[in-house]
Amino acid sequence: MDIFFSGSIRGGRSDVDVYATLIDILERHGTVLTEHIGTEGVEADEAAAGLTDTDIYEQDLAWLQQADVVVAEVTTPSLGVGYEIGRAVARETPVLCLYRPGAEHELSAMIRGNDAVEVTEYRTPSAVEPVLEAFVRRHREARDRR
Ligand SMILES: O=c1[nH]c(=O)n([C@H]2C[C@H](O)[C@@H](COP(=O)(O)O)O2)cc1CO
Repeated sequence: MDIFFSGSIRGGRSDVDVYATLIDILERHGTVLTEHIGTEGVEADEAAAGLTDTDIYEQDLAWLQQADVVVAEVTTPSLGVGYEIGRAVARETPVLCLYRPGAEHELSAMIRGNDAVEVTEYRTPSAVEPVLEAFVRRHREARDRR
């Protein structure tokens, strides 16, 4: 299963360690196309590789098209994450959003109020592993039946 992991970059990097742990967990259940989101120096790495914002946008859209499922960590609000979720919903790609309650920002109604998006509240990455595993397995089985 190809998994598009989505997490804040320019929206703020305070959850980067959480993203890295979630990506490690997801790698046990499929292929994460966007491992770079859990890397501390992602923007410096992209700049060193000579990537423009257009390159980044086009690469991300290509990965989104390839993805069987999207897992988005939405505790830190991010324009890019919201955009990726909207594009995934439009393509009917299954989306699971992970949100830690008690955060500075309440989760957007555009996410929590959207029936096409699953939202799971959690406290620690290890506590949410069974949810991630079940989400990927359910959609793998659905894909294999098609
Ligand atoms: O440098 C980047 N690389 C990259 O892959 N993205 C994508 C992946 C993330 O899921 C999302 C983050 O958006 P934002 O930067 O608006 O927080 O956008 C976003 C940026 C910067 O906007």
